[in-house]
Amino acid sequence: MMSRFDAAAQMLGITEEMYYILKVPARQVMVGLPITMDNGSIKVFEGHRVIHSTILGPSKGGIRLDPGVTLDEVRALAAWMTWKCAVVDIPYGGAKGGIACNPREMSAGEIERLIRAYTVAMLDVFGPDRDIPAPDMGTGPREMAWLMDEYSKSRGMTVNAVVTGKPLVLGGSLGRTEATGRGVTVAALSAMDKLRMNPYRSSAAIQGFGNVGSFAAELLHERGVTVMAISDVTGGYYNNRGIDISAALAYRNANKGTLEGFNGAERITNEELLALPVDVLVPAAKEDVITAENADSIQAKMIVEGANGPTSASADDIINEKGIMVVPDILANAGGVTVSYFEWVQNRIGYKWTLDRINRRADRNMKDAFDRVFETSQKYKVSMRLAAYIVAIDKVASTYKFRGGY
Ligand SMILES: NC(=O)C1=CN([C@@H]2O[C@H](COP(=O)(O)OP(=O)(O)OC[C@H]3O[C@@H](n4cnc5c(N)ncnc54)[C@H](O)[C@@H]3O)[C@@H](O)[C@H]2O)C=CC1
Ligand SMILES: O=C(O)CCC(=O)C(=O)O
Repeated sequence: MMSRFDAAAQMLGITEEMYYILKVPARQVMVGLPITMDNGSIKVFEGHRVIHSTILGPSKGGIRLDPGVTLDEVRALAAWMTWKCAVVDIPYGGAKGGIACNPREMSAGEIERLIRAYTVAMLDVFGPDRDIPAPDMGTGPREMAWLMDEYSKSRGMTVNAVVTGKPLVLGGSLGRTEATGRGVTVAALSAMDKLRMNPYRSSAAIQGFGNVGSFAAELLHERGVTVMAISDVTGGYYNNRGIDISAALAYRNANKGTLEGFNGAERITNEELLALPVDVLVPAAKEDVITAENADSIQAKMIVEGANGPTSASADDIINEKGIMVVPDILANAGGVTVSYFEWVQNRIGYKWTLDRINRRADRNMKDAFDRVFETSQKYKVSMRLAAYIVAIDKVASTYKFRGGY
């Protein structure tokens, strides 16, 4: 995060003072969460919430449950949220939360106790006008419902705008579940248009078949792209005639959320998936999967980053030299936070928008952001990634200048 931020800050010529204002997170909270496990033992989990910035509005960002969660990771993800919200022009700052745990090895009851304990520990952090969490890796509507319930109990009233990505009956928004994958699809189609690629004659490989990857696969397939490979934590599945995405979704849903044992495709590794001869590569699982070690093997014409930080900074130069167009994470996966914003707006006005209205607005917002970043990349003669940082840093820095007071 920092090396891309440094390069963009230098191009924009921001002052040293502004550089440090934008670099240092506004607040970081670490909590220890003792939880009674189903077998009666007590286990202590480490949770984090980092508020990177609130200059554009309340901070916004998901909560991740993953064994690899560290404070450093959450700090980078929080800063990315600041830049992401600025790129797509929504009135939020950036934050992220995480708890180091393995949800795949925990019961629903254990996860519920963990989410409730985390919410109680963060009562003075969260708030509909302060800091608004949402789902990320390992969390979804179920966890957001527990969070909303625990927060509401502490306030003595229902406060549904404290969190987004909720189930529909609790004030969730139509379209939020699929919003990130949908935004990835809009970003991919916009980039294909610039490269004069016909979706009906293009192929894709998608790493990760969770919330982001599976909806991206479904929607790209619907738009005519042949999805030749998908994968999850259990490995990759490749079929050069195209994966039957509906069958893969049905299989995953009936198989505890994984693709293990899915047939109709040849087994490959996640590493092999990245090097397939496809037109579009969508890393939509985790960070740092494309590195200086494997970047040279990538054959795709474009990379559309569904995950946050899937490409390590060390790979940027190699990818740029190969002429691969990268639609960076802070742009490509911003469809999720955009519809989260719409959910928050609906909660605050006490009204429900139709799916058609949400999708039209979200698609237009993503397309406008894509065009803004593309024009900036042409103007500064830089990659789409650097251009996205330039757009974001420029917006946040100029807001600071107008507000002053430091
Ligand atoms: N859910 C959302 O709305 C948003 C998510 N993101 C980012 O997208 C990425 C994926 O998030 P979600 O789809 O929500 O998570 P998820 O938990 O729904 O799905 C993650 C997927 O990645 C797979 N996976 C995990 N470890 C893997 C590995 N080592 N190799 C290959 N696949 C692996 C899992 O099996 C699963 O299919 C994360 O980087 C997240 O921060 C970004 C913006 C919004
Ligand atoms: O929907 C949101 O508020 C945030 C989603 C998120 O964590 C992300 O975009 O990385």
